[in-house]
Amino acid sequence: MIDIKGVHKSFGAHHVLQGVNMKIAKGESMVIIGGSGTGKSVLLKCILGLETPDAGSILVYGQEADQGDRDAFLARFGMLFQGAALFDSLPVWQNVAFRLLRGAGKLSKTDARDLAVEKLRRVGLRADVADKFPAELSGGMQKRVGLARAIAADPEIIFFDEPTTGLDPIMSGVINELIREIVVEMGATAMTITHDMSSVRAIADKVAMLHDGAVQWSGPIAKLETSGNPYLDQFLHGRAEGPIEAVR
Ligand SMILES: Nc1ncnc2c1ncn2[C@@H]1O[C@H](COP(=O)(O)OP(=O)(O)OP(=O)(O)O)[C@@H](O)[C@H]1O
Repeated sequence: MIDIKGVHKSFGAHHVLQGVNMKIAKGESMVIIGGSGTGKSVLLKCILGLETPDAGSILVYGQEADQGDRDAFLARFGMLFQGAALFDSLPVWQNVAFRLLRGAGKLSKTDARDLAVEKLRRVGLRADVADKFPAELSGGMQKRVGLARAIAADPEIIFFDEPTTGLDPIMSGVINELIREIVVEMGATAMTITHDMSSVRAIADKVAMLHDGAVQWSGPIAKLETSGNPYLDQFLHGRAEGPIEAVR
């Protein structure tokens, strides 16, 4: 379980997180929504221990996020970054197997390549994609490769940062469904940041809305439309009027 309690984080006079509380159960898919600049990425970095909160605590399966063996801690996570973030100079299979080719438990090249091909197949890509370079692939295929990389080491926890950015609605739907299927199949705990409401509906078990440095609403996906929460309603319906200022 990921347990976030009273997390504060400021940059100078800019108080980005001002008491964030959130619990994500094992195997649950939590989607975090909120306007630009509300601190979603900062929260994610705090969970990964890449930023240290000024106050509060974050426990990942009982372990403090910014303490202990960093490599072992990070090995538990898979990440799909915005824009897939592939290494242009490496063929697809080496992108997928990036972590498996390094570190203490590294695999042989042959085993790593076999595993990469298997993961590529899982995300709907044929084996011949393995030897191509990222620049030769469409945006949707690059996302699939990013997803294959995120699941390559069978992580317990997967983060999806804006998984559908830059994709057309149909490809977004395909990627959302794939994410959902894979998360369920792996029994992984998932945390997704997105502005895309179709992702929220496809991926989430639970939703948390971040605004003014805190979680303004959180609940199961089934309650999204009937929450009666003015922040959530304004966000869902894209209204300029409401408690969220349109100029930020
Ligand atoms: N290292 C940093 N130094 C100073 N300010 C920072 C730093 N990291 C983030 N911020 C500020 O914190 C605020 C929240 O940023 P963050 O990237 O978490 O927003 P976000 O909710 O993920 O936005 P978006 O949806 O646009 O990606 C922003 O105003 C940003 O400028």
